[in-house]
Parts: sequence; C-alpha cells; structure tokens
Amino acid sequence: MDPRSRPYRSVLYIPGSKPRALDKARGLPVDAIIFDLEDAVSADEKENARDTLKEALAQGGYGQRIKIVRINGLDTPWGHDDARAVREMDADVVLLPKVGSPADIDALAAITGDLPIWAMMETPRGMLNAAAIAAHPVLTGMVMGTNDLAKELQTRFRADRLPMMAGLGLCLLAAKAEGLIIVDGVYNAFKDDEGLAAECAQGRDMGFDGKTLIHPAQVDVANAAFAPSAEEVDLARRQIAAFEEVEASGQGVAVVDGKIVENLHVATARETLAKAEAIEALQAG
Ligand SMILES: CC(C)(COP(=O)(O)OP(=O)(O)OC[C@H]1O[C@@H](n2cnc3c(N)ncnc32)[C@H](O)[C@@H]1OP(=O)(O)O)[C@@H](O)C(=O)NCCC(=O)NCCSC(=O)C[C@H](O)C(=O)O
Ligand SMILES: [Mg+2]
Repeated sequence: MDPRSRPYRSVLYIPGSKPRALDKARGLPVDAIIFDLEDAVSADEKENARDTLKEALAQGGYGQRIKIVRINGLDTPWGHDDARAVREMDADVVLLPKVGSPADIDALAAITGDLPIWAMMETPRGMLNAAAIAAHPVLTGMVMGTNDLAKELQTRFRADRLPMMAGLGLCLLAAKAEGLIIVDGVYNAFKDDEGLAAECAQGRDMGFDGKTLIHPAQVDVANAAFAPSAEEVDLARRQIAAFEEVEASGQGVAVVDGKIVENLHVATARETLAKAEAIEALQAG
C-alpha cells in the first residue's frame, strides 16, 4: 500500500510503563500507537518501562496498527539504552524527541540502522531546520510536539493556535516537500470533545494526516475528522467521472457543482478514494 494512502488518523500515546493501558490499546480502533518511554514516564520508571514495553510488543496483539516507539533523547541518561533496546523490539518506527537538526537523526540512525525514524518537531531550532530534517533519507514521518513548542515559545493557549501557526506551517511544508507523513500535536483537555473536534478540523484543513492523542476517549473524534466524509467521496467519484467524459471528447476541463475540474483535481479525487478504501480495508481486517 502507498504510505501516503495508509491512514494515520489517530495516533495514540501510551505510557510504556502502564501494562493496563498497553493491553487496552490492543482493542482500540487507532491507526497507530506511540509507545512512550519519554515524557509520559517518570525518571524512576524509565528502566522498568523499557522492559514492560519490550514484553508487551513481544506478546503482540496490536494487529495492523503501526507501532512507533518514542525513546528518550540521546542527550539524556536513558536515550542510548532505549535506542539499543528498540532494535530488539517488534517496532515499525522509532520516534526521536526534540529533534533540532539532521545530525540528531544521524546519531540515532547510527544505532538503529535501517529502522525508519520519525522526528518530534517541538523546538524553535527544529522548526527553523524543518526542511533539512525532513530531507534526511531515513526519516519517514514527523510528529508535532505542541506542548513542548508552547513551552519553548512561551505562548498562551489559544483555541485558534495562532502562536503555533508559523511552526506548524514550516513543518507541514517540509514534510509535504519530502512526501513524509505528518501528524498534529495533542489536545490536552481529553474530556473536551468539542474543543478536540475543532482542533482536529483545523489540522485536517491544514493538511495533517492525523492527530496524536492521549486518551482512548479521543479516538473516535480523530478518526471521523481525518477520514474523507461521505460527501467528499461522492464528489471525488463525480469529479473523476465528469473529467473522464470531457477528456474522451478531447477537452481538459470539466465542471462539477459549478466548479472547474482539471487533472490536478482528479489526482486529489483519486487520493481521496484511495484513503477511503484504505480505511475500509483497515476496518475490515
Ligand atoms: C491522561 C491520563 C493520565 C488519564 O489516565 P486515567 O486516569 O487512567 O484515565 P481513565 O481512568 O479515564 O482511563 C480509562 C481507561 O483507559 C485506559 N487508558 C487511559 N489512557 C490511555 C492511553 N493513553 N492509552 C491506552 N489506554 C489508556 C486506562 O488504563 C483505563 O483502562 P481500564 O482501566 O482498562 O478501563 C492517561 O490517559 C495518560 O497517561 N495518557 C497518556 C499521556 C501521555 O502519553 N503523555 C505524553 C504524550 S503528550 C506529549 O508529550 C506530546 C509532545 O511531546 C508534546 O510536547 O506536545
Ligand atoms: Mg514533547
């Protein structure tokens, strides 16, 4: 399956230290899981969390969900041991926090080899170096770390995320330029479905592939927001059909619902259908 079509609507953080949550995730309808060894795990629990996580992944049961392990930074007392341990885990991706430059990715790749790397984008330096980070050959995805970014920028929370926009935009541009997956940051108020839905809608409008989540109660909201709606699927089908019809008669522009449809719109329509089919296949499997 084309990695661009594979759904990443819901990407749930699970503290690697919590066996109950690690078990619960086996039954949650998430597209990907970030098994966390970093900020969700206290310093006292770091060593145990590594073993608990390794055991949970060895037991399996996570089905088609993409398994991402977030290690501690290589400048911390745990980072190097985490990185060595990930090589022995059943993980699809290793996620490096607080990436500031491509050299950080080089340092991790020297330990983890061919394992795909994703970068947490959550520092001002990381934002400024987003293009160079995204171009790193082993990098396949980016995750916005909006809590750390807010801390570093000394911003206040705003529902419209105005203070975040420069950073979000830079990372989106960098990820799209290199064909990477990019998922949005977390919404901390995990009992506020309305606020989460609004932030998911904003992220989807901006072009994010999905949202990182902190609690199972957030999964359905993100899955709905980042899936093509029935109306989008219907429009995509009609655009393709209308374009094929005019193309057969030697023209390059169709009109659907009073709007022009050219070959680039058809490419987007085909992507929409591919994503809808991929979601259906995931749900069926
Ligand atoms: C926020 C929480 C501490 C709340 O936990 P809890 O009080 O246990 O919630 P509930 O009682 O409502 O839980 C109900 C059941 O759901 C399970 N559960 C809870 N959270 C998760 C989860 N994330 N994944 C899987 N399962 C989960 C509980 O075990 C209960 O199960 P059961 O008893 O069987 O019914 C907690 O949700 C939590 O710790 N969330 C994760 C926090 C986290 O990962 N933080 C780090 C990532 S955020 C970040 O740092 C991003 C970035 O770096 C940045 O800078 O922005
Ligand atoms: Mg962070």
